This record gives sequence, C-alpha cells and structure tokens, in this order.
Amino acid sequence: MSRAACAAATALAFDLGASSGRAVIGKLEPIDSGDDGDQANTGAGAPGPAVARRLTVEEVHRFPNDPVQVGRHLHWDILRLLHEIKQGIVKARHAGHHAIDSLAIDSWAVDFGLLDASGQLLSNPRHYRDHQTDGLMEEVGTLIGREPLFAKTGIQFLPFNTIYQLYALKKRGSVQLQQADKLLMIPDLLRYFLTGVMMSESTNASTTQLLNARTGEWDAGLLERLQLQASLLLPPVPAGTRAGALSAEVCAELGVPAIPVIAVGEHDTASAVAAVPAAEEHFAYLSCGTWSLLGTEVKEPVLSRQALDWNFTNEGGVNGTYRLLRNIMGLWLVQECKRAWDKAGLSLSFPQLVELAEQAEPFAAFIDPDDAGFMNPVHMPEQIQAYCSRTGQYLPQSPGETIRIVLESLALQYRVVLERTEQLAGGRRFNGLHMVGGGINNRLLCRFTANAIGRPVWAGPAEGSAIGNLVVQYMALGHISGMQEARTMIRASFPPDTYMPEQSGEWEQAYAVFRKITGV
Ligand SMILES: C[C@H](O)[C@H](O)[C@@H](O)C(=O)CO
Repeated sequence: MSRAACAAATALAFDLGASSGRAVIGKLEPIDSGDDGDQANTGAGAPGPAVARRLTVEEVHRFPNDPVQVGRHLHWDILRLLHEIKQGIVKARHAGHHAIDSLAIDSWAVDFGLLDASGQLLSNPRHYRDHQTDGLMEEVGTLIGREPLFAKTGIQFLPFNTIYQLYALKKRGSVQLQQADKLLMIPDLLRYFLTGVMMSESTNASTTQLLNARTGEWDAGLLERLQLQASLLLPPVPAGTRAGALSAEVCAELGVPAIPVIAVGEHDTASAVAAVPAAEEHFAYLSCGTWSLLGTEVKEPVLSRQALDWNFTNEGGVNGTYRLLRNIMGLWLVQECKRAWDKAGLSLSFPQLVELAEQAEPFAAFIDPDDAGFMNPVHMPEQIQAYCSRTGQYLPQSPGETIRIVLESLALQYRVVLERTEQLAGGRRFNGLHMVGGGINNRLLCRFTANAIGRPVWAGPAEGSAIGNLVVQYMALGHISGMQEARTMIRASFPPDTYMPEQSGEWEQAYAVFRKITGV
C-alpha cells in the first residue's frame, strides 16, 4: 500500500493489564513538510532519518480488570473483559472514528481458557496469582529437570507459567482438561470471541514454557512428558498475522462493519518492547507497570547456564526477535500496599503515596523485590516489615517510609538486572535505559532508576503496549515497513523525557548494602 493511501490510517488497540484495560485509537497521519519529524534526542545516538508521518493516540475507553475470588480460587472475569472490549468498539465510533482499519488485543501472559470441541469455553480462566500452582514448579523441575526445560524453552522459571497451571489441572484430574479440545491464551480467546477464528499468537505462546525456543513450535517431547494432548494447541502464528474480522453476530450486536482483526504481539510486554523509541541497534528497556520487565532484544535465544542461574527468559518478540529479560516484581508492591491501606480506611492516591515517599528518609532499609513472599501476600505492608525484621533492618512504620523502601529497592534491583543483561548479551554496555509503560508516570521511580544505574533514563511512551500494538497493526496493514521505521516514527511522535543521574556516591553505597541484604 502506498503512503498516500494511508492518509490517516486508523487502528484500535485493546491493551489489557492485570488491573485495568484500555481501548486506544491510533491515527497515523502525514506531518507537515518542513518538519523533519525527529527532533527528539534520546542521547542514544544520531537522530534517525526524517519521518513523513506521526502517530497520535486517543484513549476512548478505560475499565477496571478486577480479579474475582470464588471460594479459595482467583479468576479473571473473562466475559466482563469481552463486554468492555465491545464497549470500546462502540465508544470509538461514538468518538467519531467510523472508519477503523483494524483492531487488535494484547494482554498479560501465561493465562488461558479451555474450550470444548464445539468451541464453548469450559470454565472461567484462573488468575496466575491463584495458589493452584504452589510447589508445582519444583515438582515439574524434578520431573523434567530444570536444565533440559530451560535448554528447550529458554523461558524463566516463574511459578505461575502455563506449564505449571496445566500440570496442576492434570494432577487434580480436572474434568475440564479432559473435556478440552483447544487451549487459547487470553488475547487469543478474546479475539476468538470476536471473530470465531481460533489462532495461537507466538509471542504470548512463548510464555507458556511449552514452546521450543529454537524451532518456535510446541515442544512435542515436553507435551508428551506431561501427558498433554498436542492437539490442544494450535500452531503458533507470528505477530502481525491477519486473524479474520469481527463476526456477523458481533457486527449485528454492535451495529458496526466487519472490522479486520490482527494478531499483534499479543503478550503486552512484546507490544511494549515494540514501542521502545530507540535509535540505537542494541538497547536496554524496562517495561514498567504491575511488573517490571528489564532486558534487551536479541536475534538468538541466550540459553547459557548463566542465563538459567540468573533466571532470565527468552520470550518471543515481534519480527522474530527474542526478549532476553527478567521479570521484577514491579509496581505490584505499591499497588498491594495501597490496597491494604485502602482496606484499613487510609485512602491515599498513588501521587500522594509518591509524595510521602519523596519526603521520607532515604535508604532506611532494603528489600529484595523478587522475594517469593511478595508474590501474593495477605498484607503487603506487613510482608515488607517481616522481610525487614528477618534481615535485621529498620521496620518501616508509615506509608511514606514503606513506599520509599520499595521504590529505592526496585531501582537498585534494576541495576542488578541491567548489568546481568549486559553480561548475557555478550558484554555490551548500554548508554542508558529506555523506560516505557504507565510506571513512568511515577517520576520519583524514574529519578531513582537513573541514580541507581548511574546512567540516563529515557522515559516514554507511557502507553507503550498500546502503541506497540498499533504499530504492529500498521505493519500488518502495510503502512509501516518494519521496526526501524516504527521506532523512528514513535520517537518523533512521543519524545521521551530524559532523567540524568545525580547523587552517585550515595547510591553507590546504597547498592553495596542492597547487595549484601539481598544476597546478590
Ligand atoms: C504474568 C505476567 O503478566 C507476565 O509475566 C509479564 O510478562 C506481563 O505480562 C506483564 O504485563
């Protein structure tokens, strides 16, 4: 398709996070001649070539994604999410976007729905923080061996990976698993509800820990070892595959035309990494939200003993790349503190919490953000106190003290993971760190991160996953030629904020104490 033909290409992105979802309209439009379109200097290399178009985004719908506890188990409210997606389509049109060229969905990873042979969903998908997988990662590790499992899949050991969820179902003789004909990951499932077409998208499929990292196919040996039917899983398709259009039923219900649907980088982190506005070929990123995902893009998976020992992952990326990264507990720690305080009647907004943290004493204590106890504790502030008590440190008393300890510890953990990423990526040194995602609205965290790593942080765009989702749609529609053009266009459209490091001496000392306490 020629550039003239895409005068204003309109796409709709649904980005579902663990606590909220959003519908974002993207418009890819020509920019005035004379404007070179790439004024943003990330400090990370020479500016890219002039771009002829600019992307603008507009959030047309935002909705909560509240997990639902039923008895002892935690679920996603999948039909509510479908309803909200439909609302998003209707609202986009009410906002004046009548000609939508395509739409796509991305979400968190690892969770799935099971469908019977007639295509009916058999039960509500479980939430990855449900306790059904407690202890099973170790059991599967013994059954298969951690080394062979990592050698095959290249995926990090997280207790909630799809493989352990399936093992849990198998172990308890789940009737649903016995009846299941197909497994669809969350965005695949929602896309199927909209289109009637079943497809398995590869970036998200990689997070199951069942995909072979070298072949990009489901690992038949692993499935057999776990006695899982290979026919449950559909052959993975690359991000950017056209995946049908809204079904006749959905069009009739919503009163909309058959909008084409694309399977983008459906793992939200894959979409976020696609939106990193890097000018340099090799770069480090931090996708910052409920989770912090820090790493780099590589062309081949890194399957070394060191990568296994440091629990790095090689998740599938857009355009056949791999996301060499590590999950860090992220702003979940802050979200859960807030939830505990809200419940106790102490309602403080996120900006208020950050302000209190800014006023609190620096470096009062440190936590290992990735301590297993923080995965899903009953009361996060008490869990943080318990960690500090166990490690002989000061016990934070107030919200401000607690949040300061969390943010400083996250920033220091970013340094650990950044330096390890550099070693795993062949000993290269990154000039700075690109931060994307909603977490960059926490300016204190961006500042602390620049201080902790002793290098610049380039923050933006905050809507990383939605923007990555949009650009892959534009690539599928033929409006953007590839990732280089996409990143140049994103950089021009959403110039990042730069945070320079300061107070380096204090942070160096803090890093030494942090490492001692956390045993890094
Ligand atoms: C389960 C988590 O959602 C996943 O590991 C992480 O990569 C993610 O999707 C962050 O949004």
